[in-house]
Amino acid sequence: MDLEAIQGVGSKTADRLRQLDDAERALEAGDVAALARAPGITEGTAARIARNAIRQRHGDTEDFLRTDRARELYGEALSLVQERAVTEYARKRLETFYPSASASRIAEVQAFVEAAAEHDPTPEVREALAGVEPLTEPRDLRVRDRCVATGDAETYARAEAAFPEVSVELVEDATGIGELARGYSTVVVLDERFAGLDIDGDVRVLPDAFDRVDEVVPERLLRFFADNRERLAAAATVHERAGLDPACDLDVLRDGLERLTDDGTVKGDADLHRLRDAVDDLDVAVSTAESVANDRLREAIQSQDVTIEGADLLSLVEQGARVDSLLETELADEFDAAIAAARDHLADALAVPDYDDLVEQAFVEEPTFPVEHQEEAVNRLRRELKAARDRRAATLKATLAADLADLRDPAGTLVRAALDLDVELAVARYAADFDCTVPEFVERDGDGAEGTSAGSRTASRSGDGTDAGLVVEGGRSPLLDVDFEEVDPVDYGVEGVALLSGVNSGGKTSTIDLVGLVVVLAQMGLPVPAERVELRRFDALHYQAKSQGTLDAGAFEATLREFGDLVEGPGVRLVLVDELESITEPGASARIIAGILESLHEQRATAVFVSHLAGEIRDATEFDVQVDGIEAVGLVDGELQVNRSPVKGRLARSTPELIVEKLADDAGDGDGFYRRLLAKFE
Ligand SMILES: Nc1ncnc2c1ncn2[C@@H]1O[C@H](COP(=O)(O)OP(=O)(O)OP(=O)(O)O)[C@@H](O)[C@H]1O
Repeated sequence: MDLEAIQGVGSKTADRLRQLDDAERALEAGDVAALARAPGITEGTAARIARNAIRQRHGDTEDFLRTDRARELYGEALSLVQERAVTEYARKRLETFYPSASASRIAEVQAFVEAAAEHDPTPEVREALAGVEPLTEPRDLRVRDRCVATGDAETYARAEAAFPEVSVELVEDATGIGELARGYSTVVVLDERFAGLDIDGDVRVLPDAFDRVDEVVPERLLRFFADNRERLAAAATVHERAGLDPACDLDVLRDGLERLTDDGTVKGDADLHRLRDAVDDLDVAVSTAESVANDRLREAIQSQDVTIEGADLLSLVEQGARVDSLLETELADEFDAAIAAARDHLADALAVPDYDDLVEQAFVEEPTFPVEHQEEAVNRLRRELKAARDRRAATLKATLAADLADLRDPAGTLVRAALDLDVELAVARYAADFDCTVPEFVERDGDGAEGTSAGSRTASRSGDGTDAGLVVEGGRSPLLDVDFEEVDPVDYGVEGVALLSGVNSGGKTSTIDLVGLVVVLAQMGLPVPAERVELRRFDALHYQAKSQGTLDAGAFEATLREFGDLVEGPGVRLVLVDELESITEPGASARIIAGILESLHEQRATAVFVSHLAGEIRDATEFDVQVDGIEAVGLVDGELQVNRSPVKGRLARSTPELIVEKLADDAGDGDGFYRRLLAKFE
């Protein structure tokens, strides 16, 4: 895969991505979490790269979102779904859903959404999902009881890369291996030529060790499973609760995980425990055994009347014999019994019958008082026990690693499936929470089997000869500042260019927000919060938010330039503009807006301009511009009652007009002051 062909991926980023095992899969799947594991790639960059890779795949080159408000609206649309994801992975992955101008991309996401709707996002599944995270690879693992040895410099370099967890040693001959065998519990020799040599210790000649990594360093696999135990268990539960088909036998996986301790060693083997305890307890057991012997002897000596003939005593003294000799002669039986007691104690305490011979040698039958252990024999016993312990542990690890090896890949699949389910459930919940429907796209020239690439499209007219724009029926924006249940459904349709008039706070901004949101969501491939939506597939969204007051000359000029670019730009565009008149004086604004509308009309863009000057703009516009209105149906207790759905072809009456009318009606003043004011509106 040519990574550098992806927009925004230079040679440096491509090198970083190549350090991942599965860059291609991650790009293909939009796996932002995996991409962000590449060194120096932040999650934001990873999401952008994943998006650009998808764009490239669908020939989606232009950026759909052309203004700050358009980008903001996308952020809000995305949040509606992201907030419903349980895992960070899904939230990141959802960032690869972007509003696209490509029919194939929209269709791809729509198919995903359709499959997502099959799943039921129950609280139980979501609870289990909370424990699922992408799997981690063990880092900084060191295995100190084993080394890999070779006599060949090239193999040495290869081994260093293949077995970073163990020490790799360069040896010249069998003697070198013998020395290593004294320092390490196990020596893995990589060269065939050392096979058959008789070397003391656990020396294994494995020329094919590079293909048997799990056997040489089972710790790597075991640590992988130990580190990921919780995530795997959670992913298994997700599969069960969601009724997903798992990538492996979950009972076998659970059983394997059960056999592991947190630090990746094997749990619950009696032999290993015994050997471990014996090594750990050896010093204490030896000194207790000494005490047992000495206590017995002390007691025996104390209770003994030693009768010794004068001649014997003399001869002993003359020979320079010490009192030990007395033990030999007079207390031989007691001494033997004491040594036997010490040995028994040690044997019982260590409980390693295979080593009883060595245990016995810890105490010799040489009469001394106090009795002392044989340092060298105890050291030897310690060495042997440690080696046996390590061998046993290594065997157990190798056996468990062999059992788990087949589960390594399915484990990855299992977790990915659970995480992907979270993405699907987030979409399903979003669709359910906002009563969404799948939008219908009106076909454009170039749509169809061959013509779906962005470049081949041209703006078209719908069957009835009008510019297809969009129709929203029963649309309810989840972005309003009222509870979703309280949102009044809005019907609104636009074909070509329209002005939207209406009373203050009637919902004009909310209406174009709804239109923008519906288009962004639809072109992301997502369902939309409405009863029915039909739209043409746009190439770009320009949404000009309301400016905060009159602009100075420079800012005004910049805004006009933006419109200059906009009316000259190519493609099928949706243009939403909120109260552009506020950028300069009302009279000038109306004329400027009229000119912009004329250009957009010629371009056959779809546009909605919210304005309090709709009447003036209409008068200044050379074509018959559509004016829609959000009307007040009345004033009740000073509160406007509004029909939130704009009425087509109607210039809405303004709030001041309504208030003057109310005053005129209330006063019943015939031709009086309020009537005169009211007449000014006619
Ligand atoms: N469909 C709706 N359902 C319920 N409430 C709505 C709806 N549309 C708008 N509102 C409420 O009306 C308020 C004002 O809406 P909005 O700002 O869109 O009006 P506006 O006509 O653009 O106002 P202005 O003329 O002051 O710019 C919103 O904050 C919201 O509380």
